[in-house]
Amino acid sequence: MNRNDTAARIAHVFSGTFVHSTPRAAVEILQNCVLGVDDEGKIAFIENDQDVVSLSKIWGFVTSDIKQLGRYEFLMPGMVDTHIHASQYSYTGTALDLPLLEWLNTYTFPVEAKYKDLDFASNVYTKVVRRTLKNGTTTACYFATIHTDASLLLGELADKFGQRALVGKVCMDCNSAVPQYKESPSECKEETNRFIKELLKKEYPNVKPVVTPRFAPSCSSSLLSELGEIANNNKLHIQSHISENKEEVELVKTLFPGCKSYTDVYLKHNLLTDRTVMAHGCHLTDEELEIFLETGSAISHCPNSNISICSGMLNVRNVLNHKVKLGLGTDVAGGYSPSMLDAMRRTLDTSKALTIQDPQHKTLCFEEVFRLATLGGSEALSLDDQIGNFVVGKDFDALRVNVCIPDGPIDLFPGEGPKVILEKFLNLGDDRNITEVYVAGRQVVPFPDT
Ligand SMILES: Nc1nc2[nH]cnc2c(=O)[nH]1
Ligand SMILES: [Zn+2]
Repeated sequence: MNRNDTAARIAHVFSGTFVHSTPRAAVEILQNCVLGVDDEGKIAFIENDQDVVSLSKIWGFVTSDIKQLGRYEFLMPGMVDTHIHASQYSYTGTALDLPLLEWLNTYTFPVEAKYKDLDFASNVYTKVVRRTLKNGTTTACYFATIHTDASLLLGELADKFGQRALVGKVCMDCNSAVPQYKESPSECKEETNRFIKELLKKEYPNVKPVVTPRFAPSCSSSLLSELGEIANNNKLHIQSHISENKEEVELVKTLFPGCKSYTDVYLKHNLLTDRTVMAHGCHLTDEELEIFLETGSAISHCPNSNISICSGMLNVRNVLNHKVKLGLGTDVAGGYSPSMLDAMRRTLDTSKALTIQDPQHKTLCFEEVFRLATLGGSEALSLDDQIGNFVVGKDFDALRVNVCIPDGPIDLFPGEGPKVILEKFLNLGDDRNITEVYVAGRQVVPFPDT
């Protein structure tokens, strides 16, 4: 409860129940607590509310400014979507009748080609940022398209609406099915460098570039090497896809015959670092998971997409047993829901399906899935020193949840305590229950214009 003289001033104080994860506890419920946020958006203190008077003197706030949470309200950390294609948002909820490689050629590439048109891009990107923020995604790791200017616009919109984001201009120099949707290798390198330079020049506090080779089948070996070098020279994040479906894994074997596995392709091109997040990984072997552990690379589990386009079922328990970092992703539009609440539910469904197949499988519980959507996501993006839970010094990325809103989706009954209330929210709640969203201390939902 110390405050040094140079400390920032207090911008918000909340009092009530706080729910978050720690490395030791999948769910920790802190009741009768007060949490202070300084004017730099960082958590200044989190203490028992009995100490509120002395806290107010130490930190110089007035107790009448405290935001008191109601009996059926709590604050939780913002959710981290570790894999979402902003550019596919326009057809979310449709086009789920083909397996991955045909799905890409038939639906995805023709739509992504449209982002040359900045008006089209502006409309879709505005909608996806607003929709995900409203649903509690405080951090999103986005794929855009091959178009640099539209990708920069996505960064601008995330900053404008106040979402924390990693934004990737997609890189691909191979596309025989839809040849108009690719770049030449030199264009790809030049445009990636321009994208990184221009996005960093904007100095958005919470929006950064991520180097984004689409996936091995879309990239030549020389492009993959080039991108590995760019990312490592600039200490940037890297994102891609890996071992999503079996046909793709076979294709990669034929395209990269000198590599031992799909993971080896990325390893050999210096794309596996402790700032790498690879989506899916349904068909990775234990040997490949060991490479993930050694390199510090993470997996984004995208269960809605894995089922919707019949890719496979990732055994999350096995990944966690291998101590590989793992977060959850919506993978819009392979996944049909932009909501991280859905990603949590689908994670539980897949885990239960694995238990049906093998009763020895240790099913995930809702507490573990809550951790994956918050702290796990922050670890997967190597942002856990900054976000993921309520720890003094971290940025205040948080959701105010009210499970008891009029005409809402949740009914409560006598005797239900905070753990049951959390479980009901995770299984039954929706954006109506997320009444306020904060990113780095700034209230971003409700939107200023509504
Ligand atoms: N789900 C999914 N997998 C991919 N693999 C390469 N590109 C994509 C994509 O856009 N979506
Ligand atoms: Zn994807």
